[in-house]
Amino acid sequence: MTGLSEDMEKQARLLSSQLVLGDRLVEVAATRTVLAWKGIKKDKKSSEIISFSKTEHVPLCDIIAAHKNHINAESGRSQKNPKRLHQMHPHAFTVSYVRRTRRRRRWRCGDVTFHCTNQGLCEQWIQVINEQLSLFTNRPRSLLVYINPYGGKRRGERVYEQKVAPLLRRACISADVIVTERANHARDHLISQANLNEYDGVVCVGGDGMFSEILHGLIIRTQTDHRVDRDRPDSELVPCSLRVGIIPAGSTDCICFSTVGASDAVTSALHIIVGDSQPMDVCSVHHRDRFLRYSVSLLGYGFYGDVLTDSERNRRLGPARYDLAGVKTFLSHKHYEGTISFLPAENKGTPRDKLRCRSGCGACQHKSSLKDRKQREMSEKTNLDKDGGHGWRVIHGKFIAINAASMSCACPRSPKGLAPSAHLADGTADLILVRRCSHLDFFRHLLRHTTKDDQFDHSFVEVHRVRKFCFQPRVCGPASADHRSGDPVTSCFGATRPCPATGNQGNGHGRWTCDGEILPHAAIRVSVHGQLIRLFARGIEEEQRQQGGRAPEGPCSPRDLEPS
Ligand SMILES: CCCCCCCCCCCCC/C=C/[C@@H](O)[C@H](CO)NC(=O)CCCCCCCCCCCCCCC
Ligand SMILES: Nc1ncnc2c1ncn2[C@@H]1O[C@H](COP(=O)(O)OP(=O)(O)OP(=O)(O)O)[C@@H](O)[C@H]1O
Ligand SMILES: [Ca+2]
Repeated sequence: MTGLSEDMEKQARLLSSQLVLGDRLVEVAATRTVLAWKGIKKDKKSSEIISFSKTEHVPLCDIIAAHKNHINAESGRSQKNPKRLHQMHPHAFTVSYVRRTRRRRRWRCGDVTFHCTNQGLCEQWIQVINEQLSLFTNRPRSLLVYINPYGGKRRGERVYEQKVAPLLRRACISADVIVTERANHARDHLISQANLNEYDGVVCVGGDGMFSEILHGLIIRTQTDHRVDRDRPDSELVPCSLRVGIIPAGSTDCICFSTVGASDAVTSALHIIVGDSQPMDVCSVHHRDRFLRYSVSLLGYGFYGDVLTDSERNRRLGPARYDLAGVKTFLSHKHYEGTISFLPAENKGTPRDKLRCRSGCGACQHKSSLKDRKQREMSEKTNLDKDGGHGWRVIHGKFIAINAASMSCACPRSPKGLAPSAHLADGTADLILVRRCSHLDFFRHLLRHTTKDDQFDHSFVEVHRVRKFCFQPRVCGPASADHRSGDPVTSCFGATRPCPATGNQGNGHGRWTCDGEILPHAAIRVSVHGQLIRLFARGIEEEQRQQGGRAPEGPCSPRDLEPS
């Protein structure tokens, strides 16, 4: 034996044989975890087979599929493959695998083709590899795909057909595709029509707004199936069983970027194919005893609420609408008065610590059990703190922006995000309060979203890690009796007085944007539901660095035959 590698020698080989790769004779071996090969040749003097190159390998979990090649005797011959070698190895199979590129966290499909002496051996290789892949029960076999043809730059359908569908076919994953015909088509279909038992996952081709439709469809369907009352703010929500894949084709694509580390259709498709799973927190938003919406990215009052409201008027501008609205809103420099009450998350780190949420994040590993959650609620009720509010803290003030992010909200506009240390699945959100400040100071704060500087390091910014919060805009006239009582829950959701001028509470105040949708009420109550949904993603991977500071090309740099 030529000794492929020490590790491989320790594992039982499922199959090994001498094959041809390009112009080299290689010894190839498959175990339950890896496919490896090494160049070999015959020693002229002793006629023994000796190895002459380093072992290359692909972990089986990175393999997409193995397929037979249909070789035309003349044209199929590789130029590098000498005639004699080729004649002796006329059958071939190709192994497609995930290749990490040097461009930040982007994945591509790499192909490596082996030539065999006979058809039986070729088929045996294909069978062994595909049999092992079928043991990966985390991989989806059947998907329900929704495409928003109008998201972002209106490229959703093209992106799916050209970049995603061929990869799914190669991985033998079936897909039922629905191109949406109106807003909320996907949500309504998931709630009342889709036969979800037929699928292993749902794929959304579009932006954050489209993802929000899928999120609402799945959560509402799951709660209805389990008879959970969504209108009760304290209802324990049932996690959704189907995972969601996001093929980015929107304007911000913040959810894809924050969970995959790139905004790239091929990378997302490959995360779906290998069956990644990333749990994610979801915030439920209520007004009094009425459910409003769910949020996974940005709940923003004041600045971002105004940006979104203004940007909706210019939808036809595509992604540029946010920049235009951003500049206009910045120049208007408004602030809003209100009371924010929140329940701090204990022992969960802080929004300013340096612990970033990355693949396999320790802070997101622990999902609190029902017992833990009940105990916590009991202690919330018994522990009175200095604010006298059952563990709640109350802050009254004038704010330019109030932002709550249950994940970092990293996106190409702001690579570290609005809340750089927020975690995807720790059951908390980072609450960012930007108090009234000068135009220049607010500009400095915004600018730091695009640099490495700490955007929270300003006297007018404060941040808290929270499990729940509520907001009450300042109502017309003096503060209500409930407000003055200091009981945050009553003051947020009890008898707040309608504005006598408009008769309508919330009018004339700032607005909340909830993952890009404008909420109809300013007084809201928000709870974080830990790990309510799972994505086909693995969180942002730490950049692998080799000597010289470059990321490795692939699992093992095998010959890559597909252009990226
Ligand atoms: C000076 C440069 C400042 C750049 C500041 C960039 C901060 C970007 C933070 C982005 C956070 C995105 C969170 C994602 C939320 C999504 O669920 C939602 C739905 O798609 N998208 C937005 O809300 C879309 C939100 C898009 C917001 C764009 C805001 C642009 C602000 C521009 C301010 C310019 C000031 C210029 C002064 C001359
Ligand atoms: N066929 C359709 N016609 C009109 N609107 C649709 C259709 N399908 C989906 N939508 C709506 O389009 C809105 C925007 O879509 P999407 O999120 O895909 O793109 P975007 O707004 O450009 O990107 P982002 O949300 O990342 O900023 C969503 O809120 C969705 O409800
Ligand atoms: Ca979180």
